[in-house]
Amino acid sequence: MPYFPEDFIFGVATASYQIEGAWNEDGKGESIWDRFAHTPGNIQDGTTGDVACDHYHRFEEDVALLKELGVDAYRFSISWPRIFPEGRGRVNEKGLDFYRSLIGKLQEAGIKPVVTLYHWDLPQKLQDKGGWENQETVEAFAEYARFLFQSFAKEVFLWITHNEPWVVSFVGHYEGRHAPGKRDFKSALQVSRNLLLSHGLAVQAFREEKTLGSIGITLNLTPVHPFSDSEEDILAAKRCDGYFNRWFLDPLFKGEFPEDMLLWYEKKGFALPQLSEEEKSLIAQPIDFLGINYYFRRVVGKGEGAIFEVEFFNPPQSEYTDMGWEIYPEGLYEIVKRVSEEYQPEDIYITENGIALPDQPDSKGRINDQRRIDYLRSHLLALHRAVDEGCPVSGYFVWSLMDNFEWGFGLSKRFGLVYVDYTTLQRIKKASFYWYQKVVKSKRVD
Ligand SMILES: N=[N+]=NCCCCNC(=O)[C@@H]1[C@H]2[C@H](O)[C@@H](O)[C@H](O)[C@@H](CO)[C@@H]12
Repeated sequence: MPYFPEDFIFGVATASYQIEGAWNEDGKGESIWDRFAHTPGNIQDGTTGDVACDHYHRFEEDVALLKELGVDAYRFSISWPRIFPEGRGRVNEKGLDFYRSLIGKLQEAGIKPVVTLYHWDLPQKLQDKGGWENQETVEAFAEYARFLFQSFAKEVFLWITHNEPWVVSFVGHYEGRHAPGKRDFKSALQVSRNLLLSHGLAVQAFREEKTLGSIGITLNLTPVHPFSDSEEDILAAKRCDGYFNRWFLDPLFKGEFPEDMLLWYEKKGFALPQLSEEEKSLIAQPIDFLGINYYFRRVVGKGEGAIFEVEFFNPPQSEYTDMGWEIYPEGLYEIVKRVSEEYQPEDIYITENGIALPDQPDSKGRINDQRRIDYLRSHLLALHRAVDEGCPVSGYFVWSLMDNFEWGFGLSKRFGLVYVDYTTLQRIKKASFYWYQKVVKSKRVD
């Protein structure tokens, strides 16, 4: 029966724009996700994060749920425009008070706060001046980070600079499915460079401010398997591994963008993001942990795709989630092993892992999400194998505490251990809530 170490951290994760609501309350400034969701056609079900789970007004009830769940830690993000409505300069004290109250309630409940500085909700005022393509945003992020380190110098267990810079760069600036909805690969490359620089400046500020706790960054990492063992499919998989994984892992841990990807982009005619030696050292300065968000693997082969010349495959024998993602637990073991061996991070936290299901209450108002229990169990067993083989993993966070606003899909995708009825905002604990409660208490997966 696999037991996790006694000091292993079990938690759950959320993000500000996805749960808080109160999009324009108490002095909060507009974010790029407010603007994107208010723009018709961007959100599949036509909903917005204006109310979402109304966590801004219900956070005490939600902390009580966390306490009942018994988690060691709770990962949430701070909404930058709630603190600095214009992105920098004037502080919105009521916004700061909200997070002070939330962190205070977590401490009372004996739950470690884990704070993500940036989970995609950039102040719109900064986007109006170019957003992450603009050096000013890099500087503004460093100021925002330093202000939070000073405001919460002793209370936070883990600080995460960025959540999934790959998604911010390429889904937001190339695929266009996320805010700000750009479709320009050159912009995406420039954004990825600036996100990394802003990460480096934030880590530097964290060290200078002598903030307690640990600091790291969270990447969404996906094993990439070739569809066949043909040379061209293997090369296609290597290109995708570079695009999805090594593009951020290499600068953060090796101080360079991956050479094969730079050559590929140059061959495709894209201006390459430039880094001075000093900027490379800033980005690759030591961090205390790497956060990994794991959901699925990718299976690719040679294709005609514009930039990468790849084709994606969905193995027919696999099961898929409500997001259309393959259920592939071994991928969590694979990615932890690979990262541990190839990049030697100081420590690893699985900062997100979870499954979207079409959850609905039964005639008695219960939600028997057995498929979510099976998903979480299989992934925790895969993670346990990596831990057992000596990989430095110190914690695991389920995405998500509760159903919430799933970006371009709106409120239609449910990832929560807790169901949210969006008409009444009632929270209903699912079967997986009680299953995870036992895992957290026993540190054992059965
Ligand atoms: N091509 N493509 N890929 C799409 C992006 C990769 C997979 N999605 C994620 O990692 C996001 C992460 C996010 O932190 C959270 O805010 C989201 O709610 C979850 C669920 O979606 C996951």
